[in-house]
Amino acid sequence: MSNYQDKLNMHFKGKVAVITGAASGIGKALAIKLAEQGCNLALVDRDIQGLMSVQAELQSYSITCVIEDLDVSDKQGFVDFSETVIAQFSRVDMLFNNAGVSLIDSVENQSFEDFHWLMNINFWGVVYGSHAFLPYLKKSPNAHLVNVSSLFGLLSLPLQSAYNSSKFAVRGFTESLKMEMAGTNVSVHCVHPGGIKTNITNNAKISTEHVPKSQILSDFNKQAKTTAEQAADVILQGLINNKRRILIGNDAKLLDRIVRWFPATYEKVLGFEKGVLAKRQKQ
Ligand SMILES: NC(=O)c1ccc[n+]([C@@H]2O[C@H](COP(=O)([O-])OP(=O)(O)OC[C@H]3O[C@@H](n4cnc5c(N)ncnc54)[C@H](O)[C@@H]3O)[C@@H](O)[C@H]2O)c1
Repeated sequence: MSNYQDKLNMHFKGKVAVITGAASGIGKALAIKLAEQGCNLALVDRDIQGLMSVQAELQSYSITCVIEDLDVSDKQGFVDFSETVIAQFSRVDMLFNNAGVSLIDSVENQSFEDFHWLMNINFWGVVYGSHAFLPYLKKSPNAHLVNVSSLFGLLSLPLQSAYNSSKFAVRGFTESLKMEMAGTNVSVHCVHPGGIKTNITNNAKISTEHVPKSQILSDFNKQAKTTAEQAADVILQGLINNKRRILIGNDAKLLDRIVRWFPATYEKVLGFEKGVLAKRQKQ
């Protein structure tokens, strides 16, 4: 076994991890990687069919895996679920607040209903999960609380105002919590994936007002270079190496630098200075 494999195994074997949004994409890949290391799992999604198929895939591992049909925007549901997890495992060592959705629309066009829907899942879901599980994480000798923000928690793009707002909010919440937990047994990590090949854009609410859905999907498929499995590897490596800010993919690393070099003018560097909607109106 390689040194890295030894480290992975030592870090995760026999632990208990809660993962939200585990029926697909990054959450599912995390579940499989952790099961490979002998980590017990409590998986959450609102897609119960998808969760059941992940649970079936994990049957060959010598671990316990429980699943729960939970919408992360349900505050009381999260509290009840934390009690279920404790009743089942008597401990929790890791929480991955990973569930998320996407909405692509302009500020002027998008409804408040859609904006609230997205914030309730992407932001409040992270807050509710953190609150419900923190008391138990504090009892683990070596706990990790992992919140998935985005590259879009570092920079904004047009037609992403709701998603940007939610992911900047997750980053703000997580960085503050990280400082509150400093010196305790709970390590807090903020994850910023770049484009990852998952179902996120397929499942997105996309307004066809400005850009055809087919173009958005084909742009995403061209730009998303990292697989969900690679993303899960980077996250777990980040936990082992105690990285509090985990960037995934060369796109996230490069754009993070561009934003830090040109904080006030990065839209020029990225070619958005003339306004996407104004340009389209002229076409
Ligand atoms: N794929 C990317 O390019 C990318 C980039 C940056 C950040 N992210 C973030 O990564 C996280 C995982 O997304 P993914 O790319 O794996 O997408 P995905 O669509 O493959 O997986 C997201 C999962 O979350 C679940 N989910 C959605 N709403 C839920 C709710 N209300 N309650 C419970 N579960 C719910 C979905 O059913 C799905 O299984 C998200 O927070 C997303 O914003 C993704």
